[in-house]
Amino acid sequence: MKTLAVMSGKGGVGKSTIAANLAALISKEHKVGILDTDFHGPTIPKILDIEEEALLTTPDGEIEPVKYNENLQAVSIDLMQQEEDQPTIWRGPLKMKVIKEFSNEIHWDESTEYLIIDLPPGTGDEPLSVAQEFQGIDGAIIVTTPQDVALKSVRKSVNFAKRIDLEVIGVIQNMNKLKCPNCGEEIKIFGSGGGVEMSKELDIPFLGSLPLDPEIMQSGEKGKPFVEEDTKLKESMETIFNNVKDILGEKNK
Ligand SMILES: Nc1ncnc2c1ncn2[C@@H]1O[C@H](COP(=O)(O)OP(=O)(O)OP(=O)(O)O)[C@@H](O)[C@H]1O
Repeated sequence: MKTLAVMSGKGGVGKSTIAANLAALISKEHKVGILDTDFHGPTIPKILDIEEEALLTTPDGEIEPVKYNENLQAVSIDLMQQEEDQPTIWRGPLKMKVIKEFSNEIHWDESTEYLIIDLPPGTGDEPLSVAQEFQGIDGAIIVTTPQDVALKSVRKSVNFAKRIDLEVIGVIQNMNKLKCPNCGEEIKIFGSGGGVEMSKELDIPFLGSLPLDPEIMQSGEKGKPFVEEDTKLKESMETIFNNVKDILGEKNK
């Protein structure tokens, strides 16, 4: 099983949206699991429209993931039975316990080929614990937007990954441009090229980009991944996944 951690140096850059859509895309051809470890903003169940489901326990006491489709299984803090709309108010030790459980006690389908872990944003205790607890992560995918602040936080993420010996597979630039719905002009709201330049500067592969697109936001709201509905956006995710596969292939040579 190839395990990929999706991370970002700051919140709100589209990390969970990309993790969920990557998993949904992969599920068209492979068995895949997605693990949402974002304790305070678990959004994967909403993006996949499985919010009403709950995690069950197998007779052996393992966590039984929730199915999005035949090939995609999901586990999230949000699927642990809690009262709706209640914030997760857990202190560090309890979070550590759950992270440990997630790393050892999930009953993923035996033929699962990919595991996508949506890490909490930032470079603090939580992403650190997840990264350390999960042995054998094949690499990290860093999501950023072209803003300076976001790029600064990517540099931090790259250094964070290096410190804990987590290989960086590459960077995805999200919200790189907006197409005007009236005239079709492409507007680079957050500046241009930042992700590409930064990947050169930091010597990490550039995996691809996604536009700032109301379709993407709406797909998250209605719980239908955009790779199921929008051909162009699906192609962008395919480019990203092909680049990831190439890099993983190179690594294994
Ligand atoms: N390319 C995009 N175009 C339009 N909206 C987007 C795009 N990417 C993400 N969004 C929207 O931005 C919001 C934040 O996205 P998301 O929850 O994926 O970010 P995140 O980085 O995982 O945040 P956090 O880690 O802080 O929870 C969501 O409403 C999502 O639908």
